[in-house]
Amino acid sequence: MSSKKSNGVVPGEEAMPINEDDTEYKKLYELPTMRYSNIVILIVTVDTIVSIALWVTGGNTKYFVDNITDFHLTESVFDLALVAASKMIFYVTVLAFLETFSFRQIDKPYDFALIQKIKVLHVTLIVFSLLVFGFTVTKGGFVLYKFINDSSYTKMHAEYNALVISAVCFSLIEFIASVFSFGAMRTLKVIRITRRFNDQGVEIDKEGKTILKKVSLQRLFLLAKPEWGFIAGGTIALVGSSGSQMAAPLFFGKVVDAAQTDMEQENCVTDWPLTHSFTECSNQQDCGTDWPLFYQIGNAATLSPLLHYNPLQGECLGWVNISMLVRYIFQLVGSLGFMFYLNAALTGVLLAVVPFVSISAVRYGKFVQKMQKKFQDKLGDAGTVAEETLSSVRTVRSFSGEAKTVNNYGKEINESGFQGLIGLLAQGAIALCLWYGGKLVYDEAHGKHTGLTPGVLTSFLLYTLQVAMAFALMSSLYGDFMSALGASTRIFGLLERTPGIQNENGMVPAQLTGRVQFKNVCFTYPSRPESEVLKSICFTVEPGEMVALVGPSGGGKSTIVNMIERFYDPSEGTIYLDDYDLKELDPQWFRKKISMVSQEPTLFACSIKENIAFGVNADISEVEAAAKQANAHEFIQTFEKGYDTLVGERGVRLSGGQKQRIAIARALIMNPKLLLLDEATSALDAESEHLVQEAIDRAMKSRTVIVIAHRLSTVRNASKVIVIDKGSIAENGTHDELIAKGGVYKKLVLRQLTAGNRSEPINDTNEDSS
Ligand SMILES: Nc1ncnc2c1ncn2[C@@H]1O[C@H](COP(=O)(O)OP(=O)(O)OP(=O)(O)O)[C@@H](O)[C@H]1O
Repeated sequence: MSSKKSNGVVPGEEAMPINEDDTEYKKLYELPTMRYSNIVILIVTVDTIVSIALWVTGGNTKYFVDNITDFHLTESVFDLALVAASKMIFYVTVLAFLETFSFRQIDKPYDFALIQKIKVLHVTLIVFSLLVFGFTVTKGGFVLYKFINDSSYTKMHAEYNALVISAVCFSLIEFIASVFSFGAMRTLKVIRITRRFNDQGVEIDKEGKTILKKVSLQRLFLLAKPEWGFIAGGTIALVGSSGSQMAAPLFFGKVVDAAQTDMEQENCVTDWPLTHSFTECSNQQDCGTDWPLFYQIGNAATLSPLLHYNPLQGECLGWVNISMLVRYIFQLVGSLGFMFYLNAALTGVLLAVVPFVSISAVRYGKFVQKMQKKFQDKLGDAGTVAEETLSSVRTVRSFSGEAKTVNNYGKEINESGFQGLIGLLAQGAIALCLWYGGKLVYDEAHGKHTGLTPGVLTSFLLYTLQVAMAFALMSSLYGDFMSALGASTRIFGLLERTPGIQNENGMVPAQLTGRVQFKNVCFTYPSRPESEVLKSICFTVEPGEMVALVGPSGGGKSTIVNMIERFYDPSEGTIYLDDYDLKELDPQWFRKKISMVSQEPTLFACSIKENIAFGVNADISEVEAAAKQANAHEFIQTFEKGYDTLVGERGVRLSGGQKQRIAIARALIMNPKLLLLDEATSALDAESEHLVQEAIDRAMKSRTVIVIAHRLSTVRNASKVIVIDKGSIAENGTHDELIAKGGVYKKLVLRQLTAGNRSEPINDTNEDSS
């Protein structure tokens, strides 16, 4: 790993030396996807696709061939298609270099050779786009001139007209974009994202947390491998249903045309033209009757993976969303295809104005949003202003302030007017399409062959609507989709994490006596590496002994208990169970020999019986025996459903004392060699406390017990008391020995005795024992 990486880079720090290697550079920085060069490349790509589609779809073969062999500026558009294709290659190449050099220059502000290269690229970009714009405008001008003045001019038909219009629009946008390239490249410094790495070379965020690798779509789809059969079937049906749905506007258009013809020819309004034509064209298309069927199959098959829905994996919503996304993509692409098929010229014009409409829509949307907020803010002030103005009308008059007041008002109006102009542009773009469509229909009706009948225009407008709807719905689904991807990143991150402590494999000794030994155990929680929680802990618990851990809160008692369960491994030292290093034993095996009862036990949302028998396969008589030992049997009997009573989420339907007794029964049924106990400090009523205590006392018999003790009675009975303070063993001995010693332990006990309450916890939370 390079030293640069391991040091990490803080955004906004001094420029760092970067070597010439671009791959190294890319490891250190990245750029957001939505940025100048990508947006320009997207626009140029759309431009190229539209241009080539219009060129290819326009005219018959001869015309198409003549266009190349017999090139003429005002009659051929082959040049425009060629320019569009070369433009794409040019922009992709130049922008890639420009961005790389400008990116590198941020950290090399005095590299004059680099600056020179960047300047040349900027100038080339602007000159090239200006030349293209000049060329398209000139060509457009000539064509328009011919169109207006030469009545015999027929060579350039509708698709090619559309191509000229689209070429002028796009080249204007691209020219404007190229002028902004200087500014855009300067923003790279602000928008670049600095990547940071830790000492292991793993990428981290500002707070030092590991950044999870992005989940690829491929990986997400692989998750659904078991459902592939259904998905394939669903997709086929989906394509069928979307396809037939997409054919609908085509039929509607035909109905419109057929209705007109029939009515004109037969002069009959009440005849059956609509029904007839609809059936006829349905039959002609050969899929009309299949359409609803396909649609239903599609829906059914799309839903079929739901039958295999696995609630744990939460696939259901994801699949419905994906199927909708696929449907909308089909709808979008298919409708555009149909639109080109119906009238490529009109589609071309429509696509050419899309950038204008989008930009206007975004600006208009922002404007509306801003105005709405302003409106709300101003509404509050309005009353005051109105009142002030009216009541102060004399003051305004006396200072001749009318002009100023009106001027202020006028400024607002001007701003609105400017924004309105943008809105007008959007409306204008749509009007242009309608005008052009109408003109083509008119031409068709008056002998010129444009191929656009009223029916075709109807279909076309319906398709436009479908495209718009698919686009709008897709963008909202895209958000869901991305958040699903984001969520799966987290899930995959968790799945990828290999646990430091494997849950299986290891030694399985024939028997266990229950002896525990800590030898120089040191421990630091990985999430808090700066503070050592346990410092060289040494103690031994002999089989059958009851050892009490006491001490101030945060001293490390629970940590010790958790380490016996091997939830964590010591950073230094060894923990022995009998004579075996805990690390060598099979965790699944030794955890069955250890039972733990915590202060606030976790119960599962199932029946009492299932909770008690959680760790073993036990029959009801064994469950009852354990419950009796734990003083739980009686209260369970009082429930209507007895052992089948459901305890609710985390046992919410039981009282604190009842939960503890069930947890004790759950520990006892395992017949553990070693019992780990965290005595409850929570206040129980006297009766409950007595029952719990009795159960605990019974549970402690004939096994090794390590108890985090909070009660004097417990420590008195303990064979040994270990006082843990600030991660170390402060004192160690029997109750009497420690009292005699007069140290930390005595202080803890005295506090309790002076409080005059035997049941008060002896581990004071705020105690500073030092
Ligand atoms: N998962 C964890 N990650 C980081 N630090 C932890 C974690 N669990 C506990 N600690 C810290 O370790 C120290 C010892 O905590 P521990 O819970 O072992 O103390 P305790 O003596 O059992 O306290 P109490 O009597 O209040 O339960 C505390 O400073 C605590 O903040």
